[in-house]
Amino acid sequence: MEVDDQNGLPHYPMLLNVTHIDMTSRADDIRAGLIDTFLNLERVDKNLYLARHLLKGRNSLPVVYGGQVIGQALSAATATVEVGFVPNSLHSYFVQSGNVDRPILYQVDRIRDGKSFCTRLVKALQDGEAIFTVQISFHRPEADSIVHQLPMPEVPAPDSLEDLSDTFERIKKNANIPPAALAMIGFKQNEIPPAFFRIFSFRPVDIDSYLCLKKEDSHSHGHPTDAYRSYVWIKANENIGDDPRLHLAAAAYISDATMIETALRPHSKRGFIPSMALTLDHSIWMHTDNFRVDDWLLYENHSTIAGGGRSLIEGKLWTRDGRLVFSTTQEALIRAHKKRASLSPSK
Ligand SMILES: CCCCCCCCCCCCCCCC(=O)SCCNC(=O)CCNC(=O)[C@H](O)C(C)(C)COP(=O)(O)OP(=O)(O)OC[C@H]1O[C@@H](n2cnc3c(N)ncnc32)[C@H](O)[C@@H]1OP(=O)(O)O
Repeated sequence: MEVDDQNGLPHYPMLLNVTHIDMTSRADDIRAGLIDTFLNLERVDKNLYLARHLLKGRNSLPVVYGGQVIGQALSAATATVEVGFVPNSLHSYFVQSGNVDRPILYQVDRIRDGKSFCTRLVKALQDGEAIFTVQISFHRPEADSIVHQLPMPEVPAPDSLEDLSDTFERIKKNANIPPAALAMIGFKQNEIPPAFFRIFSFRPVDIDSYLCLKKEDSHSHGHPTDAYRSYVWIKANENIGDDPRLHLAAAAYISDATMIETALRPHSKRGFIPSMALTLDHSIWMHTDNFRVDDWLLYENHSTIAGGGRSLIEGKLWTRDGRLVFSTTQEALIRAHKKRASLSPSK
């Protein structure tokens, strides 16, 4: 077998074809689409897994959505640990944009197998180049020692809220939409991977604020909706089965969806539309695998700082009955359009 000098990896020329999951034709089988994407990675060699099934990325660029790479890398790493180990945390870097038209090869390094914990390092490659690295820790569930948890924020239940996809359609027909809100809706629709709305329902708790339809954030739901915080209910639109690995991968997938916009939203109200908005790194602490993505989950995001082209966002993923299942942190690159050089000659 021919070997690539730089990566020490065998060449697999037959692996170059990629299949887009056409969620339109599989709309009746979301579960199969998610299984193909996350659990049916092809094992091409010991420690090497290939993903040919990529959910299509955002409309504006053929860039792979970050959450997809996180979910697939998690599945590849899980395939190399003993049954009984459950992921407890991951820490990742997005080093280069992925191309949705190319397959992704996941190379797993078995850093250590302990009795209670295992550690894996996964490198995602396209055309022999790293696009992503992640270190993942697995833990064999053990008995409680100390026990505590923050209470879940009090927000309106998902049943009382409108789906974001319905809101988009309703609002576009309204002639009185402020220009900043229209620009933001256009931006979001370009950014949102088309498969999202077929697979998941998104119900923002404060839709007016979410879509920049009013100037100030309200305090109307009995919780302080401070400007840099957002709450979105998320749920897969169909039963996806009982395999906890699929629920973990799908939750990791959606955990990257709302963080950047939480940092952007207060600035969007003043008309800011970024020229670049990309996830740089993403960390997840999985407190349990005992939850379902096909039941409502509340994703709470809070951007604590932005400056110098970067912003930090924290997240908490709650079950409807108030259990904290994921804590997340992300740094994002958010750049402004470059100012055009003045056409008038300098004095
Ligand atoms: C509530 C319900 C919600 C429901 C629905 C949610 C919806 C909401 C959407 C969902 C989805 C969103 C959220 C996904 C967020 C990801 O998942 S993003 C995808 C994952 N992340 C990535 O792919 C990032 C990968 N990393 C990279 O691409 C590279 O490491 C970086 C960050 C670009 C840095 O690389 P570098 O080589 O150091 O490059 P750098 O010098 O920064 O230059 C890069 C380019 O930027 C250009 N550039 C520089 N400054 C600027 C500027 N101001 N403006 C423009 N371009 C510039 C440069 O010219 C250069 O261009 P080229 O010369 O390459 O053509």
